Amino acid sequence: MTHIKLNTQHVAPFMSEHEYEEVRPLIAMADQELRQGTGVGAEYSDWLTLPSDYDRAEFKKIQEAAKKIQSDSKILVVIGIGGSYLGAKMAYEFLHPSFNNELAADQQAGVKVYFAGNSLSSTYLTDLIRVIADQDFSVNVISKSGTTTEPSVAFRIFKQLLEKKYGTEGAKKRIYATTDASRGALYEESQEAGYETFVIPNGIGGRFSVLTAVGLLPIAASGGDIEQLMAGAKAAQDDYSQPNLDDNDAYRYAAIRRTLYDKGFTTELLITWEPSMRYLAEWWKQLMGESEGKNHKGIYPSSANFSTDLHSLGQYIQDGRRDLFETVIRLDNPQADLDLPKMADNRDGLQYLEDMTVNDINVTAANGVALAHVDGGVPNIAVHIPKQDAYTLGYMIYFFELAVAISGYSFAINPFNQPGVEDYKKAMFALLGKPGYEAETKAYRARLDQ
Ligand SMILES: O=P(O)(O)OC[C@H]1O[C@](O)(CO)[C@@H](O)[C@@H]1O
Repeated sequence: MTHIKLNTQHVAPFMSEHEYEEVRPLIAMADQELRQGTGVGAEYSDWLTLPSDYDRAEFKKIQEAAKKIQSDSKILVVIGIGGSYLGAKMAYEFLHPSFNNELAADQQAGVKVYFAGNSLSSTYLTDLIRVIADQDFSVNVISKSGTTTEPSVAFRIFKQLLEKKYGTEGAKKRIYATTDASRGALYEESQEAGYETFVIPNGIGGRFSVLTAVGLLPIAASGGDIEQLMAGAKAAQDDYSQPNLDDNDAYRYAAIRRTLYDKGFTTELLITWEPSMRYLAEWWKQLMGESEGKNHKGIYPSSANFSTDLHSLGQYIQDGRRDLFETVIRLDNPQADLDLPKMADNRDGLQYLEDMTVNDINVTAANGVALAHVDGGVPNIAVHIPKQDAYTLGYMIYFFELAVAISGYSFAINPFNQPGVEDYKKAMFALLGKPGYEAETKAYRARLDQ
C-alpha cells in the first residue's frame, strides 16, 4: 500500500487501454537506463538511493547546527536560487502554519526563515533588512558554484549586516555555507573564513537536492522534522522500486503524462487546493521544466492554486486552447477545519451549507471542478496525500523526482542537466561587462543599441 494514491479515473476518457500498452516499452527502457545507470546524465542520479544512503554524519551535523541557530537567532536568512532555494521554501510553507513568521515565538517550532538571493530586487532586500532590524539572525548561504549572481549579491549584503552587528569574528560564527565539497568560490571563502560548511553532493543536481543539506538545514532550523522527511522518502524509494508500470504509480504517472503529451496535451498544471502548497508547485515546476524542457521537447509545467485561481485562470482552463492537463494534489485530511457559522437568516444564501465544514466545501469544490474540467476537455490526474506532514512531503518529493527521471528518459533527453539556463547568464554577464565575456559584451550591447 503506497502512502500517496494516484487516481486516474478522470484520465480514462482521454486515453485508451491500447495507448497505455503502447507506452509500456518506453517506460521499461527508461527504467533500465535509470536503474542500471546506462542513461545519459547517469552521474547525476544519486538522488535515486539518497533516502537509504544519505550521509548520517552530515545529517547529525545539520541537526546540531539547527539547534545552535535556534539558540542564538530569531531569524535565519536563507540565501539561494533555483534548486538551492525552492525545496526549502516549499517545505517551510508546507510544514508550518500559514502565518508562521508572524506568530509569537513560543508558538513557532523553530526560527523564522526568510529567503533572499532568489531575485535581483533591491526593494525586497531593503525590506528584509528592515524586518531583521535589531533581531538576532544567522545566514545560510547555499550555492554549488558560489558565483551565481543573485545569491552572491545578497550574501555580500547580509554578510556586511552581520559584520556590522556582531563584528568580523562574530559574523563568521553565524554564517553556514552549503556548497560543493571541494571547490568553487563559496567553498574557498568558507575555508578561509572558517564558516561551518555543508555539502551539496556531486551526484545530485540542484533541483533534486532538497533532501541534502540544501533543504535539510533550513528545514531543521525552522523546526521541521527532517527525520520524518527522510523516512517518507525512504518509504517511497521502497514502494516505487518495481519496474512494472502496473505496480509503480510513479511510472504510471510518467506514462500517462508521456501519452497525453503525444496527443497534444503539452502543458501540465499542478493544481493545489491549499495556499501553503503554492511553493510545492514552484519546486515542482523547476523539477519538471529543467528536467524535461530540452531539444525543443517536453511538457510545459505550470500551476494554479484553487479556488483562488479559478477566479483568474478558471475561464481559460475550462474553455481556452485544449492543450492542458491537470495534476491535482488532493489533501485527504486538512491541518485544521472550521464549522461554518449558523445564521438566523439566509441573506448570503449559504444556509444549505450549514452542516458542512469549510474543508468539506473545499473538497466538494475540488470534486466539482474536476468534473467540469474533464467535461471541458482537460484530463485530470489526482494525487491523494493523506496528511500535510514531513513524512508525506518526503514521500511526495521522491515520487515526483522518480517520475520526471523516467519521463525524461522516455523523451530521449538528459533529465539531469540544464544547458539552457546558461544562455541567460551569458547574456546578462556580457551586458554587465563581466571579465572574460568581452567579445559577447560588444555583440549583446550592439543589439540593444539598434
Ligand atoms: O547552486 P548554484 O550554483 O548557485 O546554482 C543555483 C541554481 O541554478 C541552477 O544552476 C539553474 O537553475 C540550478 O541547477 C541551481 O540549483
